Amino acid sequence: MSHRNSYEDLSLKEMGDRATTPTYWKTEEEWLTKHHPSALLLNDDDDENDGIEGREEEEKQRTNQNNSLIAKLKKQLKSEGKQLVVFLDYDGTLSPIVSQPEKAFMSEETRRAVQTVAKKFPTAIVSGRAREKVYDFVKLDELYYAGSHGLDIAGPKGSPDIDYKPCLWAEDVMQNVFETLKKKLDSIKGAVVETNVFCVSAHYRQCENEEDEAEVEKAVDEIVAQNKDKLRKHSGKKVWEVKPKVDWDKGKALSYLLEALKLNDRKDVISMYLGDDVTDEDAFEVLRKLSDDETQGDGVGIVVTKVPKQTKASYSLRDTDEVLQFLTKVGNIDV
Ligand SMILES: O=P(O)(O)OC[C@H]1O[C@H](O[C@H]2O[C@H](CO)[C@@H](O)[C@H](O)[C@H]2O)[C@H](O)[C@@H](O)[C@@H]1O
Repeated sequence: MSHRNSYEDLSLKEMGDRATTPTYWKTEEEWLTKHHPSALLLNDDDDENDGIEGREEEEKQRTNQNNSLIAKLKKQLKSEGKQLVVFLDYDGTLSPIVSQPEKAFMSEETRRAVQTVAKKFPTAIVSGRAREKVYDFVKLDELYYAGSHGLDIAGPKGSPDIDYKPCLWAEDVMQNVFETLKKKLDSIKGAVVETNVFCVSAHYRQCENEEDEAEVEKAVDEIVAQNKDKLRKHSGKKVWEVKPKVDWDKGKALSYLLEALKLNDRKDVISMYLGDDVTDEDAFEVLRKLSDDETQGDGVGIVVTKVPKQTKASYSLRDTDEVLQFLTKVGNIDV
């Protein structure tokens, strides 16, 4: 049985005006000052912090903040009987960024840490990759998977309760996009076109010069312009993502999963999301709204980044090694 809840298929009719791109926010500092003062570190590019001492201090505060988060979670889950649900991005979060997309393997240690977390708390992978492709990397049957930036959602292997593809029409459209882009970029050394079933990625990480990088973007722009009612372009880490022009993103996928798991509209639920890229900001925004709403549970957004950047997340981890350490601590929480 497909799980539908209040969500419906996103038809062509619903596209256009409702299509969104991530918006950046003006009241960032205001919000952080009120809710997560220590996260202000991520947005602080004052010269004062440029010295080694400033950076060491920042690091200390960041570590303290993450330790406090673990201590708070222990209390909330054990003494206050709250429930945790964990959402994890894949590339750049569970696996390090590498030049060849097909070689972005996660370590056995990380796999075990994710498995331990999933044994205690509902856990989902939310990825830009096709759902089956990301499953082939993660190889854990007990997880929920939202592939194609949330356009293909399924429950753990063997449980048919959740099976939601909000934009079925995009499969054929994206197959055409994939074939067209492949032909167009065939002669560009280093350009890699990847199908993710409901989206297509045009990678330029391995291009040898800026001209070739520009050719990749030009080819993407042309195809999006020719299909402007159906397609939109997004940027990622040295990649252009072609997606269907619908009002759906990783944040919507997170909300869908919470509802499907009957964990929405509950003050006793803590929703946590770890991610490193622009598309993850939509999920951080949903979590921020949850935290702001007194009738809802807590939302904990954790951005994975080595450099300070503007984000809607409240916490940060530097890299996939820190993600592993953090997930190990979450998995060790005694519930
Ligand atoms: O949502 P994610 O799971 O983070 O997926 C986003 C894209 O990730 C992959 O590309 C990125 O990682 C590659 C491997 O490290 C790297 O080579 C590339 O430059 C990055 O952009 C994936 O290949 C894309 O399809 C995903 O959409």
